Amino acid sequence: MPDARARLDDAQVAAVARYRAGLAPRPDLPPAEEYEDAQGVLVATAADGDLTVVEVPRWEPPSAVVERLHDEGWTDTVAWVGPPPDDVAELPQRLLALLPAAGLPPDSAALSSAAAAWAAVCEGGRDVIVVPVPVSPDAPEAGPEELAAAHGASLLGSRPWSGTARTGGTVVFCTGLSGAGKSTIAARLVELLIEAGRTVTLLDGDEVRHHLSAGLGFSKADRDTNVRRIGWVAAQIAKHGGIAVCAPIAPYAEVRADVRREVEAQAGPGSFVLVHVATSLADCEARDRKGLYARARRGEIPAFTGISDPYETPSDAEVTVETAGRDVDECARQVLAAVLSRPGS
Ligand SMILES: Nc1ncnc2c1ncn2[C@@H]1O[C@H](COP(=O)(O)OS(=O)(=O)O)[C@@H](OP(=O)(O)O)[C@H]1O
Ligand SMILES: Nc1ncnc2c1ncn2[C@@H]1O[C@H](COP(=O)(O)OP(=O)(O)O)[C@@H](O)[C@H]1O
Repeated sequence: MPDARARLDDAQVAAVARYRAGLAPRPDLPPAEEYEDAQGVLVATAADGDLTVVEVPRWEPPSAVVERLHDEGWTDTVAWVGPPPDDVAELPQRLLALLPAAGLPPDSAALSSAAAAWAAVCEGGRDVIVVPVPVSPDAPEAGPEELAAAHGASLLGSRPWSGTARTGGTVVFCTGLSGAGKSTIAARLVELLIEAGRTVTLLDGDEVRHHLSAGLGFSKADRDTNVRRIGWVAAQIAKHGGIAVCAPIAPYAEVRADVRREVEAQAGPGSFVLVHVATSLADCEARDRKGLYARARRGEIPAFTGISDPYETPSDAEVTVETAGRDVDECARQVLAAVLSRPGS
């Protein structure tokens, strides 16, 4: 028996919207009788092999766009696909701008910067209607001609677009064992970044657990939730051009990779900097500033990272910081140099 109701992710919802627009064949969806989007809105129903589209809230149907243009008195509409060309002088007075946005979150920084570029074109006295359309910017499922035709317009031109833009924001994600020096290096790094005139938010492991992740423990599931929450908040900060410095243990490679993906989706390629604070277990244990290792060795703290719980050493760190025999300032400056030297930072 198929599930009565299945939840579609953004990519699947975009595929349904393409199907409704006549831009793509019926998408392959998991077997179900009803499909909803991430907000629980009924998007489509399936019966006897037929898919009936009910409503796709995010994506305005081309027929509605055509109606809107008609109501506004537009005739012989011309369309441009993608962000505006460098030379806008040749653009007509009225223009429909279609922005391929499947796979981009509705508040994507890349999308808003493309829309802002079109708004600047309007300031020159032009009338431009911008419509996000459900095809992927980097590998469009339908060509510009087809998109324009679906919206009742003829194609004037198009500009290829990856749909990712560096917002200037960065997530510096420090990972390492308890006592490795993550908090200490992160705190000094924040001071140095502020001196360099940057806006910084510190999401320290210990502090996050008192607020954002209050109530979570140290099972794998709870650690994963904690780290994903930190990553989500950090991605929102970077999306708007800020720097987020994070310092959880983050012991699992898969979750760190998910956070990297989330951040780069929001703030553009290269916006995630993984810093492995690579102090050895022996050195962390010798420091044992909070007495936790001694307690863990006595069996008083179950599932303690490095002792009775795993730490997966990163193989994808942008920066590896050795702390043995080095002072904090030197380590923080090593990270600072790596962050500020990244293109687009
Ligand atoms: N079982 C166990 N394992 C590891 N650490 C433990 C544990 N129980 C409590 N603590 C204290 O919690 C701090 C680590 O929390 P994090 O949020 O950074 O961990 S994680 O990323 O969710 O794995 C860690 O702080 P730091 O020393 O600053 O890393 C410890 O003080
Ligand atoms: N080069 C270094 N970088 C960071 N911390 C260092 C360094 N050398 C010694 N330490 C000491 O190691 C300890 C690290 O603790 P902390 O920053 O709380 O670690 P974590 O946040 O990784 O648990 C501090 O007492 C700090 O003074």
